[in-house]
Amino acid sequence: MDEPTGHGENGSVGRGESMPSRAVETPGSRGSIAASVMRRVGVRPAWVVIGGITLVWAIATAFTGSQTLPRWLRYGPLAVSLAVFGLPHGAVDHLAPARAAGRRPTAASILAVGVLYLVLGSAYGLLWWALPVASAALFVALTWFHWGQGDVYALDAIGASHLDGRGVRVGTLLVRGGLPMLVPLLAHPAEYRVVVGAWVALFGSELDAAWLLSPTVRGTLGGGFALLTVATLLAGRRRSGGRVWYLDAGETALLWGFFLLVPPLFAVGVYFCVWHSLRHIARLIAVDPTARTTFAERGPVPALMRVGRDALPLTAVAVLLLLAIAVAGDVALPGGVVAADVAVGTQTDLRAAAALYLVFISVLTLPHVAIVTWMDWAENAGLARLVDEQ
Ligand SMILES: CC1=C(/C=C/C(C)=C/C=C/C(C)=C/C=O)C(C)(C)CCC1
Ligand SMILES: [Fe+2]
Repeated sequence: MDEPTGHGENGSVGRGESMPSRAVETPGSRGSIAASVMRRVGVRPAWVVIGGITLVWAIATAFTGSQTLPRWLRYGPLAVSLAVFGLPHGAVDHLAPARAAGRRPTAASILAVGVLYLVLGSAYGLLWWALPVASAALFVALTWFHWGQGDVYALDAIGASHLDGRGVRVGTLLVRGGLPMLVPLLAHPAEYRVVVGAWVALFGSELDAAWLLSPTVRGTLGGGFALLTVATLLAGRRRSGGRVWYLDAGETALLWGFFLLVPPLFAVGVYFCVWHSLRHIARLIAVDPTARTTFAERGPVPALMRVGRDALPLTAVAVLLLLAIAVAGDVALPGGVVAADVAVGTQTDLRAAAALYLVFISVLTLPHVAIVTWMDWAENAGLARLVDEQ
């Protein structure tokens, strides 16, 4: 199908075009549709799911006193993310950068993304073999940045006016990324350690992170992060305490509660699907002229289907690649615990399977973050907006 380009469209925001630094908000423009997509696809469903789970969990634990989830439920969201929103949100990376710049993807632009994935992905894969513990730390740091970057983009898209200063913008990125990456450590250190330990165990290493789990270190980290949260929100309010500021403060409080209360593997899995990925998918709808028109004319579900169609081929390739690695890894990995044991389905084996999936995601995440950072630059969004202000 012939795809219209974003060029010349009302409110198109590609960097190469003569645009002011913010999208023009006329009815039906890319900016106003982007805001509506972000609210209906990125924000509302996330609130319903994360808010609902937090509430149900708080009530259930208060009544039963039990803090544990059945195993199938603990690993459930991660398994779902293989096909729904999670893995697919990155499987449009071959088309998204060109669209973010207001251009139609070409063979050359798709090839460039492929080469980037090959180079950065294999470099990170090798790093896991050479330095597993440092690679694990890098993965958490990278996700911290990337999930923070995604939330800053979403807040901008719905019209935030309190994120214009350098301190508030960088602070918001650090707070939003730290909620899923740091807060689980504060309340659930043992599970955190087991999850990260399983990543490095795939490469025959052991995680010696007792210091990180000590109450003093966690207390200091938690106190510091709580201070950063409050200081960033107050600084934002001083700039502009409009409706989006209230949404920002509400989301921050909700996520603090969610990650403090809900067991980490389940919580991070749910967040990955319905928070981070859906917000990125809302962005994908907004930058694709066809999906944008579909959304404006027929609503969110057909627009989601359009992105799903774009994501399908590379999601399938990624899942097949993961399966191939699992099967080969059973022979090659020092632990030797992956594929055959998954079939048996014991606790350790599910843990190893989840670890393999997360390490696989990490390898895809490095090029994915490069692409999204480039998209931020092309759309004059995220931290790139600060560079422009200099
Ligand atoms: C599961 C889990 C963790 C880390 C998950 C990570 C790092 C996921 C990254 C996913 C990405 C980057 C997806 C793509 O956007 C923690 C917090 C270490 C401990 C608690 C459970
Ligand atoms: Fe992402």
